[in-house]
Amino acid sequence: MSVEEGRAFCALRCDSAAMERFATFLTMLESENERQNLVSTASLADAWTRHIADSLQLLDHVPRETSPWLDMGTGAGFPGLVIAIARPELEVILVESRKRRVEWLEHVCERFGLKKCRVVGARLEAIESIPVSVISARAFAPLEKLLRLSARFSTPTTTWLLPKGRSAAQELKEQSQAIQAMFHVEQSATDPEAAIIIGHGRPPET
Ligand SMILES: C[S@@+](CC[C@H](N)C(=O)[O-])C[C@H]1O[C@@H](n2cnc3c(N)ncnc32)[C@H](O)[C@@H]1O
Repeated sequence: MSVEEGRAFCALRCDSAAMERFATFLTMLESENERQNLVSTASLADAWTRHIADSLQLLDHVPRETSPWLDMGTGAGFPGLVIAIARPELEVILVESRKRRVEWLEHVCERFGLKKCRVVGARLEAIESIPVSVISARAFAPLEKLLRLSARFSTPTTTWLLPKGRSAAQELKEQSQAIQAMFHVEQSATDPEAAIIIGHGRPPET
């Protein structure tokens, strides 16, 4: 996807006000990336596709008003902060353990007045269980560990959206039959070499 194609992909999924917020966000990200290592420098040139569109595509997999949305290990903001910027009306919870990243996430939420986006600066293991409608995580942990840490936040109707790169199918294949029945793998719309593990419900044995 070219930069223009990436931007067009995003424009199909959010309104013009959100597109303006994303343009500002990318300027802020570039500048903050000089102070702390948020994303690889190489990915900045292609950030509309690699970060914004890659995150926004998750919206295609849930009904429009679905929330609360829990994003684990949000880092610089992907995918959870992007979802909150695109849809400020959704309740989004970002969990991130590194202090400077937490400060960055809080700063962006404040800059755009994202009142329904809550940044939780803690390890996921340490936070109280709350039932959520969507659980997302990109580059957070191998699938087995991810499910072990986060199953307690899920309900029988929770949607799981787990962008996984090339390892998606293999990681899922290594899980129990019950987990394999609950999840499936879909091709990423933004990266031909990546995929998303998608599921519904609460994993067994939790
Ligand atoms: C590889 S980065 C990915 C960041 C972002 N999701 C992305 O795709 O660009 C993983 C992030 O998860 C955070 N993290 C790792 N373990 C965590 C935990 N147990 N609880 C909360 N955050 C954690 C790290 O601090 C880091 O920012």
